[in-house]
Amino acid sequence: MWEFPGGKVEKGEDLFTALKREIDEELQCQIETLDVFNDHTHEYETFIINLISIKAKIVGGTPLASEHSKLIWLKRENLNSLKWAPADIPAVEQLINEK
Ligand SMILES: Nc1nc2c([nH]c(=O)n2[C@H]2C[C@H](O)[C@@H](COP(=O)(O)OP(=O)(O)OP(=O)(O)O)O2)c(=O)[nH]1
Repeated sequence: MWEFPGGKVEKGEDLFTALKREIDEELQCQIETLDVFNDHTHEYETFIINLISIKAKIVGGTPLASEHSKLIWLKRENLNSLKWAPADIPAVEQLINEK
């Protein structure tokens, strides 16, 4: 199952600060955040997630899989070739369809 890099927003953070921190922690690189492109709430059996998806660009370093088993870059037309976490499907569809 594949997910976008990210994580939970902590107290006192805004969305963009949280994403920069998570990317720094998980991928050991630095990003500039762009726009929110999808906002979707998904009910899993045991919890509900509000997945807010943000575009970003790398401004320092190279992504390193320190906490994930694998990282891949995909062209948007190939995003459908992966099995995504259910909460991510609207964001994936949005990326595939917007260009
Ligand atoms: N990061 C991320 N989490 C996702 C996605 N889709 C999805 O269902 N999730 C779920 C998995 C986790 O239950 C939750 C996010 O947890 P996380 O482990 O990434 O967050 P975190 O780094 O703040 O974790 P922690 O400190 O609580 O361990 O959301 C996604 O695309 N990215």
